[in-house]
Amino acid sequence: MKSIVIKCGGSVMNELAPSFFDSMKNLEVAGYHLIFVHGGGPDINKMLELHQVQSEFVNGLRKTTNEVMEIVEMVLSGQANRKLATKLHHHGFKAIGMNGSDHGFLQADYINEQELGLVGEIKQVKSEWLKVMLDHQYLPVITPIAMTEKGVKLNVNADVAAASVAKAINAESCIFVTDVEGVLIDGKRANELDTVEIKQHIDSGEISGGMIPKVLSAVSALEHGLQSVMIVSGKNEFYDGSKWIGTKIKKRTEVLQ
Ligand SMILES: Nc1ncnc2c1ncn2[C@@H]1O[C@H](COP(=O)(O)OP(=O)(O)O)[C@@H](O)[C@H]1O
Ligand SMILES: CC(=O)N[C@@H](CCC(=O)OP(=O)(O)O)C(=O)O
Repeated sequence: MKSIVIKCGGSVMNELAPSFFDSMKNLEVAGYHLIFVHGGGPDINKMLELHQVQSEFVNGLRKTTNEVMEIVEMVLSGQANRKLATKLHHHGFKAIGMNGSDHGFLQADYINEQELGLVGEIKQVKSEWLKVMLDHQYLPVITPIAMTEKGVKLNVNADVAAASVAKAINAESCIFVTDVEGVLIDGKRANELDTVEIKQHIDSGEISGGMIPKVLSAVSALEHGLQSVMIVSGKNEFYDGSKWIGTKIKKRTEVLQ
């Protein structure tokens, strides 16, 4: 089964273009099963502000107290997942929303409870559910909330969750959909970057903020056997049936002298 995991960032979820959905149809025509993992960072920020709850980011991850977690879950499961599943349905996809925490589908451990609170890294994905859905041509739309062995719900960065799902189901590719046309270097889209160049651009500060978890998740997915990873815009077409538009992240193969 050829499958692709598509991570849709909160930055662009509310402004996905019709040509974005056409690209998804092109992927289905090319024989791919699609799985969505979504974010919702900007909407979480707005809701936290509305409720006057403070939160801060540590290395790109939201420090998550119990109070913050209630709002994270309300926004991700209650709004973002619903909005995206409905939008996909309107565009003709058989989208089914799923919470990562349901039946321990995404199993996680704390990254550092002291420093980050209820923030997880995924240890295991119960992928048999996904396979059943994909066999019946459904399109799963997954919320990045995971559960510990003891049943505690944890907030997971959506880029990291998407890469974990892609690795677990041996997807061919993982596509990060965001609000820019790819990774910008000197203000212009790089069509290709390898894993070594990625690390250099992070060190130089050219790649920063929300792009860091994306490219690091891309590198990790490639190191775990994915064939390709793309970073594309949700505001445009990203696949016309033969050619991709965005930044392709690839493994460095040759040894530098
Ligand atoms: N080199 C870069 N190229 C493109 N975007 C970058 C780069 N460095 C930092 N960014 C920032 O990363 C953002 C995308 O990450 P983020 O806001 O977390 O989006 P999402 O919600 O889609 O995950 C871009 O809008 C941009 O501001
Ligand atoms: C731990 C952590 O940082 N979780 C993220 C989950 C949502 C997310 O990743 O959304 P985007 O993809 O839109 O950034 C958060 O609370 O914002």
